[in-house]
Amino acid sequence: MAKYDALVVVSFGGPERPEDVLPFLENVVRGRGVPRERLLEVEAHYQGFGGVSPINQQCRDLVAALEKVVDVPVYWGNRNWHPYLADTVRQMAADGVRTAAAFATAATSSYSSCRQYIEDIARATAAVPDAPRLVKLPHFYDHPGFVAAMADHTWGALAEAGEDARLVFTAHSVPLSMAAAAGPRGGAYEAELRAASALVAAAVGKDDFDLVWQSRSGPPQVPWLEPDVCDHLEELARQGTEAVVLVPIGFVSDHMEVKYDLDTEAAAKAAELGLRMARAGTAGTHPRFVSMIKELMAEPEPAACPATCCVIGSGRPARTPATS
Ligand SMILES: CC1=C(CCC(=O)O)c2cc3nc(cc4[nH]c(cc5[nH]c(cc1n2)c(C)c5CCC(=O)O)c(CCC(=O)O)c4C)C(CCC(=O)O)=C3C
Ligand SMILES: [Fe+2]
Repeated sequence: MAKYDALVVVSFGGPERPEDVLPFLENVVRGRGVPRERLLEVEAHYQGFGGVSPINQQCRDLVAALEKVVDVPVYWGNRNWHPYLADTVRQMAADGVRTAAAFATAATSSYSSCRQYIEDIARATAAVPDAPRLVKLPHFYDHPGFVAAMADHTWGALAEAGEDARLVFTAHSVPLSMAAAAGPRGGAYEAELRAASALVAAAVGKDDFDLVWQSRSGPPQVPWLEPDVCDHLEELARQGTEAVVLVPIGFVSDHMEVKYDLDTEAAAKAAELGLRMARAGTAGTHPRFVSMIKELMAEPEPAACPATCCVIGSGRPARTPATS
């Protein structure tokens, strides 16, 4: 059994004041070729919520829930906004932490959801003298705890939209070059999300479901995973579907990509199309999700990812985008 003397939640981060929104967004897209117009559009989404991203409070809630079940101190640090991971690691060093489990709030392989967190951890520990060793816990897209939490919330949404509602799983779109890179267990982003979706669908007694994409960013000439959730709702309406349940399988809390892109944008699209729609909650602080983290800490220490996994460009040639 692995021995950790602390747990640290490593997350994306988000602004909590209107004046922090643009600097946060600039951190997110630094060097990634996202057009300025896209950035300003996304800034407006955040300002529409008072300049406050829900993600930080959700991390605080997760930390509080974890403190009740694990028997070591629980810390929290982010990639893109305060509290930055390097500051957290500095505090951990000052507190005498030597080896900590690092739980990144993303379930799958891909540069954004895995490799970039590995880089965050490496950078933060390199920046701090006598930094503790951080051991990143494994991906959990198919873990029974994650699946049970998502299935529970999917039941809730089916009760709202009607048992006959079509299950539409969503995840963050990524460039095809990013989607192609294989993760530590050989699978890639889309395959892992499809596996997770199938497990959740089976848990609620459905064998048919869709997996579509949301929150596309980047320059228009670069191909990303398609179809977009709003286009897919149009297609479903055209085919006569009356009700849908959206299940944000690619996220672990109801943060801005969920609150805006699904609850605001996709909900407006569904209303326009006359589709009955309910959105399933994310894992958040569901007790099975929280206990999953404790279970992952009790497993033997996971091997570090090979240097090539989840690296953009390391995968097979990207498939051509679906045309519809
Ligand atoms: C796979 C994936 C996840 C899931 C895994 C994980 O959770 O890590 C995720 C999560 C999130 N993405 C988030 C926010 C943003 N993502 C952006 C941009 C991008 N995301 C990408 C991918 C992902 N993103 C990519 C390939 C880009 C293009 C730039 C680049 O190549 O890196 C941008 C820039 C503006 C824009 O949207 O264009 C923002 C603001 C928030 C915080 C929400 C909040 O504040 O509540 C969260 C949790
Ligand atoms: Fe993102």
